[in-house]
Amino acid sequence: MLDTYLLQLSVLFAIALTAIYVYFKAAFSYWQKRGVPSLKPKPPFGDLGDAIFRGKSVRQAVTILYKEFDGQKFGGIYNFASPTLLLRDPEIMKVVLVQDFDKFHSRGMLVNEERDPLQGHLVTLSGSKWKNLRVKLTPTFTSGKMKMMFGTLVDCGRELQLCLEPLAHKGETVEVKDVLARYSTDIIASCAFGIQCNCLKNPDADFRKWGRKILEPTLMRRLARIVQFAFPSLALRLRLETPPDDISNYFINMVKNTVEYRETNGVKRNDFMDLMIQLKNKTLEVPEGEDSALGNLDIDDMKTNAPFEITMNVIAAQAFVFFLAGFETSSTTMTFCLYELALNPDIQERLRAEIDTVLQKHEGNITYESVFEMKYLEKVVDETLRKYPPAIVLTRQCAKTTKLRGTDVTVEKGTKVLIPVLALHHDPKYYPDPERFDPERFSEEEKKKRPKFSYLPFGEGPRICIGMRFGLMQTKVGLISILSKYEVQCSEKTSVPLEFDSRALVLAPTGGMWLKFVKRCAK
Ligand code: HEM
Repeated sequence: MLDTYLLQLSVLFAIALTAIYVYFKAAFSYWQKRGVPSLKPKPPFGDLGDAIFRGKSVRQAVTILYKEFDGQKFGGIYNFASPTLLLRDPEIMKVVLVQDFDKFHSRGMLVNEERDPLQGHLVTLSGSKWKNLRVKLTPTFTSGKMKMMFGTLVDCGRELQLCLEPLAHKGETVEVKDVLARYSTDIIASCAFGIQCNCLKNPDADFRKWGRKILEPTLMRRLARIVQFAFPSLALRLRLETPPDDISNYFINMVKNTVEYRETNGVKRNDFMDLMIQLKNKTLEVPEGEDSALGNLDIDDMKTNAPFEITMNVIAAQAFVFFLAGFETSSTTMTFCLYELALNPDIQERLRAEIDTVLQKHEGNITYESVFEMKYLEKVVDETLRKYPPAIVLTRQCAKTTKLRGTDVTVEKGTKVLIPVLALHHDPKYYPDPERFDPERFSEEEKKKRPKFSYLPFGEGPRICIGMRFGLMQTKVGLISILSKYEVQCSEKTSVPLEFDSRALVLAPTGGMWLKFVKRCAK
């Protein structure tokens, strides 16, 4: 009796193993059948297993895989069993991001905005819902609006100088990433929500607490991101990417209170919230052709083509994503820039000399125009974003089966396409000696030598970062504020070389960034 039972069990086990083997063998032949170079995937993780077991994130895994396809224009990888196309050639990146955008307009993120209202924002949406919102939100970041918000940036820059003063005086080593996150949180809270949150003065202010909580790099978040990348439908069902209820309630209530207060008291501030209120009340008409990159865009997506109402929840979701996308990206850019300046005192000196000269011309004030006069600063920031792009991989999903221009490959609907920005920015083919921090790579002559799509810190095409100008401006004002008053130096606590935190959403140093500030003598 027992023998028969064991025999049956063994047969079942053998059948299950054979079925799994046959399934993965068939799945892993997908790219080979299409003539796309591939590697040696192993069940069940496909090509991601090695990196995941070595404690890397999915995005870091993609960076490693880029090197494996050296000499190829693209490679076919397996995200578990699911075929994913990894691009290496800037010309093909241009096809996906710009020329055939109508087939690659989605990031492949699944959300249920009815159930999780804060998730229905510009980063996650696709199709005509995304297009509709993007057209409406584009006027938030025009140069006219940027000029209006500039005063807030300068005020926050002054607070930043004051915040560093006692730390410099005591000669303390500072965890600079947190200080800079407080600076950019103050800016975004004021410009997007119209709220003075004073995080620089009070590190435990509400806004900063929530910012820390949402982006806290935990092991659970890392696992959630792996599931989200590999099995988006499962992640959606399990609500893995949904912000916890306390965060959702805080943001939704805050936006509701702000909107109601402004409407009741007739408050006008010419900021993001104002624009959203006008869109909600239909007192602002945004012509369809407002953004030339979007006006004629034909997205084949009838299902979501219904008129898109701007409700209180839609406002809250956009404010939430501006907050999320706005503070961490800019503060890590400033963080990495200060790190490189501490390691390269000659570059720091040259930059400071430029800042001093330009500010003198503007009577010691940081003005909107003065920032554009600082050409070396621009190169330093560009080089920082080359070496440390906060978003290390761009993702698109094919919405309609298409033959990829300039290749023989047909990309099927539903296939994910990855653009490994960090790896591209470190490819010696475009950036010789890529670990060297060299702002001169961004001189006009050097830029002309490279293909345009070999530099993608803000993405490209109609889905390029909507806050690019704003992010660059707050990064530059922060750096000018610091460098005009302080010298930045490494200390014994500074990690050289840096390690990157595999649990973080954007590129971030493990254990924070520890630097020393020395006050400059008054001239
Ligand atoms: C140095 C600062 C920043 C960097 C490096 C950065 C980078 C990026 C990147 C790489 C993307 C994806 C683009 C693509 O898929 O092609 C993106 C999208 C986005 N960013 Fe930024 N960003 C920065 C600052 C900001 C700021 C300040 C805001 C808002 C206030 C913002 C809001 C957004 C939004 C809403 C999207 C989604 C756009 C869409 O899908 O239409 N970002 N950003």
